[in-house]
Amino acid sequence: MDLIEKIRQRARGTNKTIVLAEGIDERTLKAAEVIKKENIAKTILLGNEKKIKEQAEGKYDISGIEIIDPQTSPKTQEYASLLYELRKQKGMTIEKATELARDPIWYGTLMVKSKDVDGMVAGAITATADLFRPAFQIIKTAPGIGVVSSAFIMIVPDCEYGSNGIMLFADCAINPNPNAQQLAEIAISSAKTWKALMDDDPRIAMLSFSTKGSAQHEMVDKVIEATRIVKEKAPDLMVDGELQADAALVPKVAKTKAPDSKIAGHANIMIFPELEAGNIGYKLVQRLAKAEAVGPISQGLAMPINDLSRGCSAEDIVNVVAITALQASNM
Ligand SMILES: CC(C)(COP(=O)(O)OP(=O)(O)OC[C@H]1O[C@@H](n2cnc3c(N)ncnc32)[C@H](O)[C@@H]1OP(=O)(O)O)[C@@H](O)C(=O)NCCC(=O)NCCS
Ligand SMILES: CC(=O)OP(=O)(O)O
Repeated sequence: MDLIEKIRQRARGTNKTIVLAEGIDERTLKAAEVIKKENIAKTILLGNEKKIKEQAEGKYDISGIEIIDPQTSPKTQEYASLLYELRKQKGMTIEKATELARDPIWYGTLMVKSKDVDGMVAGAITATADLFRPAFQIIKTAPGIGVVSSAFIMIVPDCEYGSNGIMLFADCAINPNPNAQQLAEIAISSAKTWKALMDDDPRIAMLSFSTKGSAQHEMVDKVIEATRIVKEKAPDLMVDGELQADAALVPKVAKTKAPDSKIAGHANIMIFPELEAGNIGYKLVQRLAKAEAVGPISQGLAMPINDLSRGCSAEDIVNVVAITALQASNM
C-alpha cells in the first residue's frame, strides 16, 4: 500500500469532522464527494447553499453533506462574540468581529476553536496569509511551540533519495525569514510531523548554500546556530548542518563534502533556511520531477487547520483532509 493510501486508510478510523471553508470551489466539491464515498471523514461545506448546490448539480454527489452559510447561520453571532472576547485586547470591536465571522475562513476557524468540528481545510482559492491570520489570532500555537510552520511531504517518482523517494520539505509556506531559534523549532516540528505519518526515522538536514564551512556568510551562520539549537533542545534527533542539498541527499557527494556526517547523503527531512528557498524549492521539485506534493501540512498550531496551494487538485484536498483528521486524533 502506498503512503497516500495508508494515510487515507488511517484517517478512515478516526471518525473526524472537517470543515471545508471553500464550498464554492469546484475542486472542493469534488473532494467532498470522494471523502464521503471513501468514508475518510465527515465534512461540512461553508458557503451559499443555493450556489453550492447549483455548482455541484449533475457533477458531484454532495447529498447528505451539511452546508452552512456564515452569512445567515444562527451561530454567526455566537462566533462573533467569541472572536470579540479573544481579540478585544488587540483592538477588536464587536462590529468588526461580526463582519469577520461572516467570512467563511474566519467562521471555519471559529468552528474549530469552539470544537464544533475537529479541523479545517481551505486555501484552494484563499492565499496562505489570509488563511493563517485568523488561525494565528484565534487558535494560537500548541503549548511549548513559538512558531507555526508548514511542511510538504514530497513523493518523488523513480528516486532513491530520502526514504525511497519520500522526503519532507519545510518551511515552504509560512515564515518568510525565520531566525535561528525559529528555524530550530521548524526542524523539531518537522520531525514530529514525519513521525506521525512515516515508519522510517527522521533524518534532518539543515540546508544552506554551504557545506561544513565551505562558505562564510551571516546566512550560513544562522543555519549553523539553528543546528546547534536543535541538538541542544532535542538531543535524540538525528540532525546535521549546514549542508547543501546535494550533500544532504546524495551519498557520493556527501562522501566528498561532509565525510564525517551521519546525516549527509541520507537525509529525509530538508529544512530550508528561509521561505524563498522553501517555496521555490518545493514547486520546482513538484513540477520538474513530477513529484506529488502533499500539503502544506501546518505544524505547531494548537488545533488542526491546513492550507492548500491554489494550484491544488481535488485529490490533493482529499489527502490534506485525511492528514487533518490524523492530526486531530493525535492532539
Ligand atoms: C502568515 C503571515 C501572514 C503572518 O503575518 P502577519 O499577519 O503580518 O503577522 P503579525 O506579525 O502581524 O502577527 C499577527 C499575529 O500572528 C502571530 N504570528 C505571526 N506569525 C506567526 C507564526 N509563524 N506562528 C505563530 N504565530 C504567528 C503573531 O504572534 C500575532 O499574534 P497576536 O496578534 O496574537 O500578537 C506572514 O508570515 C506571511 O505573510 N507569510 C507568508 C505567507 C505566504 O505568502 N506564503 C507564500 C505562499 S504559500
Ligand atoms: C503553498 C503555496 O505556495 O500556496 P499558493 O500556491 O496558493 O501560493
